[in-house]
Parts: sequence; structure tokens; C-alpha cells
Amino acid sequence: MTDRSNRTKLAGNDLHIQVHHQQGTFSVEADLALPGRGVTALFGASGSGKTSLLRLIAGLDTPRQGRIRLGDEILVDSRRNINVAVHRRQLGIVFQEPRLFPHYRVRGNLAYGISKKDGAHFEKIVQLLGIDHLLDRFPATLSGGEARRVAIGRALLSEPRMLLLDEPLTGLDGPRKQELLDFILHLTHEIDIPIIYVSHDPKELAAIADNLVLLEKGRVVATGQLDDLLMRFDLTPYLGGFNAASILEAQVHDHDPDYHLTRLALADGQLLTVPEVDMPVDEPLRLRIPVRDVALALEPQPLSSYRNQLKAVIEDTAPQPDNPAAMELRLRIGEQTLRARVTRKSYDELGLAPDRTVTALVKAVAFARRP
Ligand SMILES: Nc1ncnc2c1ncn2[C@@H]1O[C@H](COP(=O)(O)OP(=O)(O)OP(=O)(O)O)[C@@H](O)[C@H]1O
Repeated sequence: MTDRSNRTKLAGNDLHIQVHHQQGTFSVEADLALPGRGVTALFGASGSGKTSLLRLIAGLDTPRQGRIRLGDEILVDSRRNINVAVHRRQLGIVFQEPRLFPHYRVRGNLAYGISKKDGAHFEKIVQLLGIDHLLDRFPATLSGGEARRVAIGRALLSEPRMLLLDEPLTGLDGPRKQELLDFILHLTHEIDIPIIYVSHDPKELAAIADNLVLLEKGRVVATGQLDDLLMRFDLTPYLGGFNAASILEAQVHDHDPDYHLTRLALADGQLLTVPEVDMPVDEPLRLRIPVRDVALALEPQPLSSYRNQLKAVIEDTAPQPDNPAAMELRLRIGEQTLRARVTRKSYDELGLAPDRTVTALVKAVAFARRP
């Protein structure tokens, strides 16, 4: 199973940001320490300042005041007049539009700016991004998703200390979005470079992020590990509202070919049955369970059509601020946490309360990530 603590600990490429920046009437204020491993999402509504913060990290804009440090290296210190130029920051930057050189073939675009020629590394990146068949094409002949894969390849081949991706899936249709997301997910497992990933889509976030910086009006509302923040009732309006979801880590337990089903094991040994998944036994995966798709009962329901019933203990509850008829609940399943939402009437009639053992009836399980 993915070692999340390992993927999120601070390392030699941790990024410390303490900035104040004004652009027109909009200001960005941030005081953050981001881990030097895994994927950190900058997340927030349109206009919350995600791209502005990314541009400050990249060096495309300079903060009026503040410091930015990557590992041991000071990139910006307004008091000491330090401002390392964009091309010296060793960051791979991929914008929403791929910005490829139109008169170079893909091969030429990928090779651009590489100082040391390492054929094996080139080959590895090309394979990882599935762009080997595109090497002799010109950018104008590429689809949107292909062009972005080439842009990501070019950024990686510059051997960056950190990869910055600004909404890389924007403008792609559903299947192309999923395809590029799968390539990026694959990369995150194969290449040990921290990624800062700008997004405004909670589903994308659940699939890709290990850590989260939640932005609103240029301010940091919350920051931390994604699965921790998804459990916070107060952040629900920012993280999908009615469509908020939990993330559970699981692994493939066994397959039932007769019924085309797969059983997945949670860390505490409880099993979930899902439509057949084409993955080997023991393979880890990340599940996204929408809050609205979890119902509660006091006992297991043997005669129910709910195949997925998990024994859980209520950890905490709170009324939902924007819906007086609903209660939010956090449930413990072994070491993992699952959120649920019931009407206040059901809550009272079932006598639900913290520490009570319940059965969580799970209606829908989506795969957020298949490594
Ligand atoms: N150069 C600029 N001068 C003045 N205001 C700017 C400038 N660039 C951005 N802004 C404003 O700063 C705010 C934040 O913009 P930013 O692009 O960082 O948001 P965002 O969260 O990335 O949004 P989106 O998801 O729509 O890309 C917006 O109100 C925008 O209009």
C-alpha cells in the first residue's frame, strides 16, 4: 500500500513560502511549508489566486515582500534583494497551453534546453508519457492531450527539482482528461520529483493529491494532508459541498470471475465488493466515496441490496451549516476515516452519537487512483 507518510514528509526539496504580493486590487498572502515529495494541489475557486501563487514560486512574478526557499536555496528574499531568475530555479513549469515550438518536431521540443544528453533518461520519460510514436510529428498535428504530454516531458527532461503544473487537464474532454490524468499519476509513482498541481476540480484532487493548499481570495484557508482536510466539516463548502467525498486506501483482495466482481480489502481487513477491476491481487488503490453515498444502520443488514456494509465507530458529528435538516458524521474504520451524512431526523431516531458502533452502507465506490 502507498506509504503516505513517506510521500508527504519534508525532504531536501521542501518549499517554504512567505509572501505578500499585490496585483491590481488583488493581493496574495501566503505562509506555507510544502513537502518536498508527492503531489501538492493548489486548490480553490476561480480567481482564488492559484495561478498567482504558482507564478510567484516559478519566478514569473516577484512578490512585493517575502521569502521563498526551496530546500537550502533561497529563491526570493525581498529584504536581501535576492530574486533567482526563472531559468535558474530548476523548476519544470507546464502551463495550461503547452507552449511548444511550432517549427520543431516533438523530438526537438523535448531536447530543447537539455544540457547533458542522457539517452536512457530521454527514453524513460518518452515511454512514461507514451509519446514515442509522436517524436517525428510537429506540434500543430498533435491533439490537446498529446501536446500536454510533450510539454510535461520537456519539463521533466530539464531535470527539475520540482514540477509545476497549472490545470493540465483544462479544456480536454472526459476520456482525454482521464487519459492524461492516468499518465500524470503513473509519473508520480515512477519519478521522485515533487509536483505542485493547480486544480479547481475536487475529483481531480482526490485522484492526484497527497497534500492540499486551499485558497480563497488570495489567502490560505487550510493546508495539510489531503485525507485529513477532506475530513474537516468546516471545509466542506470548499471541497465539493454536497458532493464532498472521503478517500480510503485499499488493495485488491480477490476476484470473482463468475459474477465479474472484485473484492477490495481495507487496512483493517474489512472487504468492499466492486465491479471487476483489472488489477492483480495485493495491488494498492485509492477509493473515493462520496459522502452522500454512505447511509447508516445500527446493525448489519443481511437482506439488503447494499453489498458493501462496513463496521464503523462514530467519531464526531456536526450539524451541516448550510442545511439545517442534515448532520455530518465522521466514522472510524480501523485507522481510516469515512464521512457520512444523514438527516437530523434519522440521526435522532437511530440514537446516533459519538462512540456508537454502526454499519456504514456504502452505495458507490469510485476509483480515484490506480497506481
Ligand atoms: N496581472 C494582474 N493584474 C491584476 N490582477 C490580476 C493579474 N493577474 C491576475 N489578477 C487577478 O488576481 C486574481 C487571482 O487570479 P489567479 O489567476 O491567480 O486565480 P486562479 O485561482 O488561478 O483562477 P482560475 O482558476 O480562474 O485560473 C483574479 O481576480 C485576477 O483577475
